[in-house]
Amino acid sequence: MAAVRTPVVVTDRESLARARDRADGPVAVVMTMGALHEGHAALLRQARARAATVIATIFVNPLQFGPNEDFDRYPRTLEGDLGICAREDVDVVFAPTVNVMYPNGQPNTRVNPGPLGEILEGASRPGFFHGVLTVVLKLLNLTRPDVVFFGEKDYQQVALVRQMVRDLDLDIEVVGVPTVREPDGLALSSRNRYLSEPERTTALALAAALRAGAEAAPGGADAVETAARDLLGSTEGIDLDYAVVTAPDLGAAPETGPARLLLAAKVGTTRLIDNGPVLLGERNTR
Ligand SMILES: Nc1ncnc2c1ncn2[C@@H]1O[C@H](COP(=O)(O)OP(=O)(O)OP(=O)(O)O)[C@@H](O)[C@H]1O
Ligand SMILES: CC(C)(CO)[C@@H](O)C(=O)[O-]
Ligand code: BAL
Repeated sequence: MAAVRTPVVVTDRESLARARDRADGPVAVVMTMGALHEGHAALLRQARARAATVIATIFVNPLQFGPNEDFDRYPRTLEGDLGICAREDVDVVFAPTVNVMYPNGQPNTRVNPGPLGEILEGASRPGFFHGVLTVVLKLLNLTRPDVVFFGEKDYQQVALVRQMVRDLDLDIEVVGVPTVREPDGLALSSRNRYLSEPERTTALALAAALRAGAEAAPGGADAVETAARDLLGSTEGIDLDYAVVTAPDLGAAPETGPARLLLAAKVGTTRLIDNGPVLLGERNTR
């Protein structure tokens, strides 16, 4: 077995700047909120395969949490996270405090995600993507990567990061990584830790809805949405937020061809999201 190398852990800007100045290029960054799992590990592995230096960031960003959301309760498991980073051969972990990231309190200047940030997750979590893009831009400025990796589990987030990189002329490659799932289909997510055993079983309905949607796809976008909503609506313990078919770039769903089914639902008090590809067929009536 290869020796596990401990990453350099930095918590302040000056130490990060020193570690970054010493880094060999190209530099890859994986941003996380911690409570790391095999989904994060997949991002770290792709980063390792692409770059001489891998930087992971661990920061639970208050700016992207609504007043009634789970900021205080969000799992903080730094020791275990560092074990995963060591296993995945991460070079540098940046784990700042809120005060390090926001020394002047909540920033007045925020990245506006535009209309794409107001639909789906943005409609259910007002201000969410302003908070996400603001911290992503700050972390990009602090870590100065050549390439960044984001998970497709948070499909709209990757689309918005790509949009920001394009719109603001950031010279950074954005790589989307396919969703890592449990063998039974549940998408890995830090918030899965909130689920009781029965709730975890209930949560399998999201993956089942993606399968039902994909099977209904020859009938078109309406048929996909109906199949997913019927399945989720008839599952006890699921409170459906949305089941929506869009184009792969999150524009209006096409008549036929590749599209995306995006889901959000609450299982008990835990809000989960998932998405998957659907191939819309000729029987589309939309
Ligand atoms: N199952 C997964 N497969 C691939 N990437 C993932 C998966 N889960 C999370 N990621 C990615 O890891 C990065 C960090 O995400 P984050 O730390 O918020 O974890 P998370 O599991 O999505 O947490 P939460 O449950 O709070 O949404 C994001 O780019 C996210 O898309
Ligand atoms: C990109 C991110 C680290 C910004 O806080 C977060 O939204 C996440 O973990 O997906
Ligand atoms: N995984 C995206 C971050 C969030 O839900 O707050």
